[in-house]
Amino acid sequence: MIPDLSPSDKAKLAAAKQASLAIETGMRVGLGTGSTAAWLVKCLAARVREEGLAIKCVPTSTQTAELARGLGLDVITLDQAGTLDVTIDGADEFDAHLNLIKGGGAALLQEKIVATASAQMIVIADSDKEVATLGAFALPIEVIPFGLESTRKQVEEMLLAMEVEGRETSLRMKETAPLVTDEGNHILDLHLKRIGNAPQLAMTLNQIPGVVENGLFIDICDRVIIGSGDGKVETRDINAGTIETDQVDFANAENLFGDPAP
Ligand SMILES: O=C(CO)[C@H](O)[C@H](O)COP(=O)(O)O
Repeated sequence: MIPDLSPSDKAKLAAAKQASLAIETGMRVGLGTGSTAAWLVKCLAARVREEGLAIKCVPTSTQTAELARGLGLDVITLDQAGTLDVTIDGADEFDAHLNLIKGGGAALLQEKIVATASAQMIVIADSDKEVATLGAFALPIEVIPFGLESTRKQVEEMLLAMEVEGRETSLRMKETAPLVTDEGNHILDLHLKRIGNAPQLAMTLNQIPGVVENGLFIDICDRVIIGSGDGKVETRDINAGTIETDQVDFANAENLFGDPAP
């Protein structure tokens, strides 16, 4: 029994636990950021403690690094790891092609660097994250502080020519100041409603000099694991073209308790 857990947290835990079972001793694993990824970190830490799983982990944010270290995971840098066997991360949206919007937790830059340095990327999510067309979730882009307003203007001008429905932008704030990412940059959220051509938008945004990276993950994710509150999980593999279902056992989940959200 796992009391005091919302259906949404159970769904995240189910996806995270299923993903954690794909990890074997000797692997170098990229750890995503966010509330779903935090469950993954807890599941991996439990396997390390209970089964002696020996892995090296590369976190995608200060937040995840602190959580992973605190739970006893062996944390190394991406440069120490070189390449990774797999990265497991959450997402804000995914579509039928497993293209993603990420960056709701402002960690999109490290997340994309780590995911693209991995042989495989697995996204863990609940079914609310699935969309027919990307764009209802505001698309985050990481921009350097220098010339911020000029960059913003260039982004807005560029959006006029793109296949999107909305064109508003907002600077993400933390309390009363612009949010500062782990790399010392800011986040502009693009309220696009519907992105017609996500690959083209991703490429075009990155041509603006002040834009460091955008939250569209195109052709990066290999597999999505969708969790439900009752422990059911569905795994979709875009390369194999397979869909598998399974049931996660929440037994012994008590030792994962604590604050799941970073
Ligand atoms: O991209 C991210 C952080 O930058 C997260 O993976 C995304 O925001 C999903 O977070 P959560 O699992 O809390 O819903």
